[in-house]
Amino acid sequence: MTKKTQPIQVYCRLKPSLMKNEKLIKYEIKKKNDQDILCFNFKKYEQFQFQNVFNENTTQRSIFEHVAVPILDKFLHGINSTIFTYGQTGSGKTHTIVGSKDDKGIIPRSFQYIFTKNAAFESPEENEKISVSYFQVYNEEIYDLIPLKNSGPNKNMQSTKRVKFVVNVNGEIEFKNLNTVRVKNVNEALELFKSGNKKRIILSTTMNDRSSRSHCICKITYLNTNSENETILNLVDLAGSERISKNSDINKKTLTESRHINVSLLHLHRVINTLANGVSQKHVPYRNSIITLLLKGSLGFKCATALISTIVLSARSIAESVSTLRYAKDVSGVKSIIEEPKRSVRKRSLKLSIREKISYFPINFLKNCRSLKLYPNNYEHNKKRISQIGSVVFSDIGHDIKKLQTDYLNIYDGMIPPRVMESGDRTSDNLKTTKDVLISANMALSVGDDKLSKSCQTMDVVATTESKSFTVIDDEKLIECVRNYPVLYTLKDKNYIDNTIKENVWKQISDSLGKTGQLLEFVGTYFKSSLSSNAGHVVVTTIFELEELLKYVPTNSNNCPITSNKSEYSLLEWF
Ligand SMILES: Nc1ncnc2c1ncn2[C@@H]1O[C@H](COP(=O)(O)OP(=O)(O)OP(=O)(O)O)[C@@H](O)[C@H]1O
Repeated sequence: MTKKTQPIQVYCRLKPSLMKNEKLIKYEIKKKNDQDILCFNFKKYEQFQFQNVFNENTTQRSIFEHVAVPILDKFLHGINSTIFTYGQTGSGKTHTIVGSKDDKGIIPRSFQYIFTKNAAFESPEENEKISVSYFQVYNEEIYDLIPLKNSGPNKNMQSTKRVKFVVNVNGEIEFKNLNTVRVKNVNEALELFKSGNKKRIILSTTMNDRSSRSHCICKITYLNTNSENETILNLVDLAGSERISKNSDINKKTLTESRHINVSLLHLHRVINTLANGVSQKHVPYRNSIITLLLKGSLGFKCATALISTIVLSARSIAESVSTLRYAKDVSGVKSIIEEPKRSVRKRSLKLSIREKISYFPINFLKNCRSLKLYPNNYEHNKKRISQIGSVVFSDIGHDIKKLQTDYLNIYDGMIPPRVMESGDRTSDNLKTTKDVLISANMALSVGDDKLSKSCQTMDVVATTESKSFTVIDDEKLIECVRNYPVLYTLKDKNYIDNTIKENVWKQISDSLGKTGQLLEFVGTYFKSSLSSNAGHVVVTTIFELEELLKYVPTNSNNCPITSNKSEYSLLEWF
């Protein structure tokens, strides 16, 4: 084990006010750059620093990739982990952690990621078990959100079981009757999560139509029964702090709920302050509320933790926003001591099994992939193999690329988007970057679409011949495009087959990023040409990467590139 001290990673997500006729914050709170927020308070600017500040246009997918993926990777390597949200009522905590059917948040995307990564191993072993429990803390009691058997879709509190627990000698909660369900695949996990959400206690308030009245924790446990190693991931949606007077028609029940929420958040703040001041664990006031007891292992302990603080950009919420920023600042002062396992047993066995199977592939690239050989002329064989596996990454395809992609598209009748990649003699770093991009894009894509979820159960490689170039076309819009036009950018002719399609795709991407098409196209073109001089023709287009790339391009106030002089950009440093 190697010990590492790491502060809690603190992020900030800004939300536009959704209320009509609401005065927006213009200068009181503003994003200075990707890490800093300036807050104008008492006639001076106070600066708050974050790991990342996400603006109003940042997508759920991007939040997931920036915040959750690094934490999930630690979890999968045996480190207990936690992600939680904090902010005033209506600021977007549930939106970020849970999301909606069409715009999924961190929990469903995490299930997808965990199972995608799990399936990437040669044979997910029987002794590795993933279990889920889901519960809420309401008025200082814990209630199970996983439905009791035969309870049906009843949404009221009677159908949720009160969870009994004791606080053990280490000051940790031990549950007596909490449902913990083993899930074998992503669909089982998502089903449980969906039914649990129906049981969450919510209320329509003036600040939020669907305000959470409880703190919710989705606990994912990964257990290796051989080593008896159990790793826990807590995904926490805290109830929102609220100013009680803002809620005009408040009744006694709601008042009690609000008090419990506010008091528990206050205790959480006290714990955080104490930890940030470096006081010994013995004197940290965890016992004052249920939520602090539950989060004991996640704060200032052997846990990788991230906080997303959520801020509404509305003038009426300025006081709460300042308080959230300060809360976040205190959290960033809390350090965790993480013990990193030296080497993962899973990785070792994976590497061995891959070596046995195919030795002619660059091993760095194959670390997390399985192999599959497709035969261009054996349609039935291909069809069977692809349908057994799901998603496919084409690798080392060379001149056969067109034929194979067409086969692949025919097999799926356009249902599953192809991940298209040609791989040649690349450095391991580039291959790793590509692999990571593909895995996250794979996962992000499938979260939003049932049809696609099958395709991300595994990540596979189709091996044929050797080639010298390397292409990833992996943005959902581009994939949509590739679905209709198997080769959007022809490597051979060094051109797009249809410029109108290309323009449209860029426009859609730029719209979704809130950037001008001109800027994005410029970045894409520059990126492509900067690499093609080194290694043939390269097109890497994912929204995630474009967002990264944009950081390196200076723009004027209209979001247009200031200059076209390539030497001024440090793009290659990033790659
Ligand atoms: N970043 C965002 N962009 C657009 N809409 C958002 C964003 N964040 C939240 N919303 C919307 O704002 C409303 C309130 O969000 P949400 O329920 O997530 O707030 P909350 O912080 O969980 O509130 P509470 O503490 O009251 O439960 C929802 O309709 C949600 O879809």
